Amino acid sequence: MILIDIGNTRIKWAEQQAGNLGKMHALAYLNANIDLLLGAAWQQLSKPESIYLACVGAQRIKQQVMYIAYQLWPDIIIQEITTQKYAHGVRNAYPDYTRLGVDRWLSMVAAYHYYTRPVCIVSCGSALTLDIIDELGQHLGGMIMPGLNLLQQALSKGTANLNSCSEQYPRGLANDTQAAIYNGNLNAIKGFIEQGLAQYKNPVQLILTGGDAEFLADSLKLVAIIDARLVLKGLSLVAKE
Ligand SMILES: Nc1ncnc2c1ncn2[C@@H]1O[C@H](COP(=O)(O)OP(=O)(O)O)[C@@H](O)[C@H]1O
Ligand SMILES: CC(C)(COP(=O)(O)O)[C@@H](O)C(=O)NCCC(=O)O
Repeated sequence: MILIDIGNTRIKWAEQQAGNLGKMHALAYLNANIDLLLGAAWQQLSKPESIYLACVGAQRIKQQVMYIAYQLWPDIIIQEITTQKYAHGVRNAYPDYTRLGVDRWLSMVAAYHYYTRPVCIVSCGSALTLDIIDELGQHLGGMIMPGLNLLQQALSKGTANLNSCSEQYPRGLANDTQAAIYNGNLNAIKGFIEQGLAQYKNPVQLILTGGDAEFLADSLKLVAIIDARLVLKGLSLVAKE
């Protein structure tokens, strides 16, 4: 089986054999030749009996990914997983549960299943999302802000004199523009996480996932579990139903 998570920046996938989820692979697709790169990567895989896919990216990217799979394995069964109201002990807080991103939903299902509860999941991807689930599996809701990369791009797009900042700088008050942007963005993210955690009365287990999880955990000195495969783990649980 292949499990696929299509985000707004990267396509992530892993093979699952005999119930064991393998290593996660990722393709940053925004300026990439998806057909060539994904086709080449998947050619190395043995033919899967099925594919489970979750997508918060554009529909055309999903179609492209499915097309590549059908070209390699014409009779493959591809099952798209969408957000549920309830699964594996977790109850979605959104009144219209379909509106919650499926990546957030699958991360919650996996976090509640594998880690100590209550649990707070912060996904550090294109967007930064934060969700809290209590001891009983009730999703209390969440928050969304631009991810690190989008925060950096926003200033350069909306101002005449600021460029996006790609380097790392010492933390604290800065005396040059790049370091000031860097510190502003990191502090915004720190406040987002602290304020999110403060919404819950008791201590919660913090879990970080997504492409910037390790960098943010290090830079913000967060006491957290980092699990890059959280969405894929949730996909695996839901696929087994
Ligand atoms: N090799 C990489 N290519 C692109 N982005 C990366 C890479 N490594 C880390 N990142 C960071 O990870 C973010 C994407 O994380 P990811 O969790 O895959 O997001 P999404 O689920 O939105 O596609 C990017 O915005 C970027 O800041
Ligand atoms: C918030 C998101 C854009 C995050 O996507 P990502 O950063 O993983 O690409 C995605 O989960 C989404 O489109 N959610 C729908 C809105 C919601 O969850 O409320």
